Formats: sequence, C-alpha cells, structure tokens
Amino acid sequence: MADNERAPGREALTHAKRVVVKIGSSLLTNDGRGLDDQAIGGWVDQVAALHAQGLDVVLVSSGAVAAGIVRLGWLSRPSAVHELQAAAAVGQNGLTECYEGHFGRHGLLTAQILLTHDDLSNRKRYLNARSALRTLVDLRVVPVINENDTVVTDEIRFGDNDTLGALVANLLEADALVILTDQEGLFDADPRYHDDARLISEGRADDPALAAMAGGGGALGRGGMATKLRAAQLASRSGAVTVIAGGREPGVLTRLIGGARLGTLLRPEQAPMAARKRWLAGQLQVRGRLVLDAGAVRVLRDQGSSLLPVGVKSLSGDFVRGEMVLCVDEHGKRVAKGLVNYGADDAVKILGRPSHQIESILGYIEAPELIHRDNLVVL
Ligand SMILES: Nc1ncnc2c1ncn2[C@@H]1O[C@H](COP(=O)(O)OP(=O)(O)O)[C@@H](O)[C@H]1O
Ligand SMILES: N[C@@H](CCC(=O)OP(=O)(O)O)C(=O)O
Repeated sequence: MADNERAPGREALTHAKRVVVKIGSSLLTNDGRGLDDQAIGGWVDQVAALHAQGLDVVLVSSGAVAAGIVRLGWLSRPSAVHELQAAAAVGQNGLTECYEGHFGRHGLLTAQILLTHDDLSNRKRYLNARSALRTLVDLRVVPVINENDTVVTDEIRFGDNDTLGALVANLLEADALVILTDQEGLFDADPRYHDDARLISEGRADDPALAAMAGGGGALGRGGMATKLRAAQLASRSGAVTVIAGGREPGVLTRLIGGARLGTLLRPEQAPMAARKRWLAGQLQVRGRLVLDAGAVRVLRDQGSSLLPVGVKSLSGDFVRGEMVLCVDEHGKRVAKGLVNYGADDAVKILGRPSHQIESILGYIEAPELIHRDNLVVL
C-alpha cells in the first residue's frame, strides 16, 4: 500500500494481529446470478497476502442460500423454511468448493465451520467451538464460517451474518471485525434512497445517533446497516474495532490493514468485558422479562450488584432456573440480561420480598439473588 494512504486514527487496524472478515450476500452472488467466482478469488488473494504478513484471518461468508437458489434453477427466493434449508445445503457446497479452490492457489488450507445460535448459547458447545476455532487458527488454517442454515428455523437463527461475525470476533478475541458489503460504508442515510447521503468515516460503535441512520438490507442481504451497527457494538465488547467497507473497492482488505481511510471505522469506547459476560451479552434469545424498580436499576448500573427479588416489580414469560431473562425498567427500557436462579413459577412468589423470606415462602432457598452478578450483564 502507498504510504500516503496511511491515515491517522487507523492504528487499530495497522496494529491488528487477528482479524475476522465478513463478506455479505449482497457481494457474493453476482446480483443473484450465482457465486461471483472472480470477486471471491480477489478477496481470497487479499486474505492470503495478510496471512503471509503473519495475521490470523478468519472468514465469515454468507451466500449459501443465494447460491443454492441459482444452482437449483429457482427464479426467486422461496419463503418456505424447508426450501430455504434445501437451498442452503446445495449452495454451501458451492461456497466451500469456491473458497477451497482459491485458497489452494496460495497453498492455504481452509476449514468449513457451520454454526447455529444454539452452538453459541450452550456454554459447553460454545467453549468447544472456541477451542476448535483457536486450534485451526494456530494451525494457520483459514476457517470459513457460515450459519448452519439447513438445521435452523426462524426462531433460533442469527439470520444475518453480521451478528455471527461479531460473535466470532468475540470468540477469538480478534482485534478487528471487517464487514464487507455493497456500499462503501455507513452513510448518514440509506444511499439507495438518498443521492446526497454522505459517508461516515468514523464513529463510536455504541453511538445511538449512528444507529438511527442505519436502515434495512437490500434484495440479497438480510440485515442492512442496522445489523452491522449492532454487530459493531457486540464486537466492541471484546475490544474489537469494526470497519464497514465496500467489498468491490480494489484491494480493500490489504489497504484497510495498511491504514487507508476507507469505509466506516467504529471504535469500542468501553473497556473489554470478561469472556463470560461477553457470552451472556451475545445471547439473542430470552425466555422472560423482569420489570425492575428504580432502585434496582440504579444498583445494577452503578454498582454492578446482583439482582435481588426485592427490586423486581413484575415478571412475564415461562422460564426455568438457569435460563436467560431480560431486565427492563418501569418504562420498558432494556437494563440488563442474566441467568435466573429461580423458575418463573417460584420467582413470581418472591417478587418484592427481602431475600431472608425466600425459604419460608418457597420451602427452600437456591440463592439470595434472583440473578447473581456473575451471571448478569448490564446493557
Ligand atoms: N445508512 C446506510 N448507509 C449505507 N447503507 C445502508 C444504510 N441504511 C441501509 N443501507 C443498506 O444496507 C445494505 C447493505 O446491507 P445488506 O443488504 O444486508 O448486505 P450484506 O449482505 O452485505 O450484509 C445496502 O445495500 C444499503 O442499501
Ligand atoms: N447464512 C446465509 C446468509 C445470511 C445473509 O445473507 O446475511 P448477510 O450477508 O449479513 O446479509 C447464507 O449463507 O445464505
């Protein structure tokens, strides 16, 4: 890369050692005409160049469903789940073959990893996935990850691969998450509808003003900019910087890592969370909802305290001990998420009560807290 491209403020990328690169459906499938082999070859060449510089690069690649639809000769995206699952199974083969062939030109091995939300929400499977991925990276293999679309249904899917990319960045404690898409980055309005939209070059991952500018996805992609910003927030929890950039920009990956001012850089502002808290924060499914009083909201936010039953006003949902619930304030604003010590049937009996009364009310005591602070993450 030319030295004059090295822009100030991009050190998080020039110093990166481990990078997760997510390539979106919007880019991979040649505007719906099947996998864009040439474009994939171009990104693989860049990943290989970064790999040769000593960086660990992990790919999160979409495109299975779109590629499968074309391979099967279907004219449009089906809406039936079983047809989408079938398309993903056919298309994933093509995707793997394509990456393997291109990385093979560089003498690099790839590994296909298909993950579901369940794999990352079950703590044991999460730890297994983490150690397998870390081992592959240590072996200098390039993992190519996608959601296991063939076995997921709507309620349990990530849906977009931006979220998956962020969780992989957390899992590997990557320094950077690079999200390649069909736009140059995040604009102050959706450029599909606003000709005068301007590119945001930098911002904070958790800036609500940016989230307000981010709209939904195009015909091929799933999440649009909204899921990319949420992914940046998730990635920031392990200290990773996120860049959203245009995948068709020549040399985009090598230039970004060289420090070029391309795309939108989203910086993490908070100190990285401990791995267990990150795992909690990454859980997408909640089984119930607790409404907290103002005092409980304050001590959770300001003092990092556990949640006691006395601070909970009401609950909804059908959860059992150990499941994830969302805590909201009296106006419904999200405050925290955590794993409950009591199932809904028992929890409802101890709401608003001091913990020393739990045993006399329930006939047993599991713990004085409804959610212990180790199992709680403030949002
Ligand atoms: N503020 C915005 N800036 C840029 N793109 C936006 C914005 N809001 C919505 N979008 C849309 O997000 C799309 C990219 O997301 P998506 O279609 O999900 O692609 P991918 O498959 O790469 O994830 C763009 O084509 C763009 O139209
Ligand atoms: N897992 C899906 C991709 C989902 C998807 O399109 O996500 P995204 O690239 O974030 O818009 C597939 O391979 O078809």
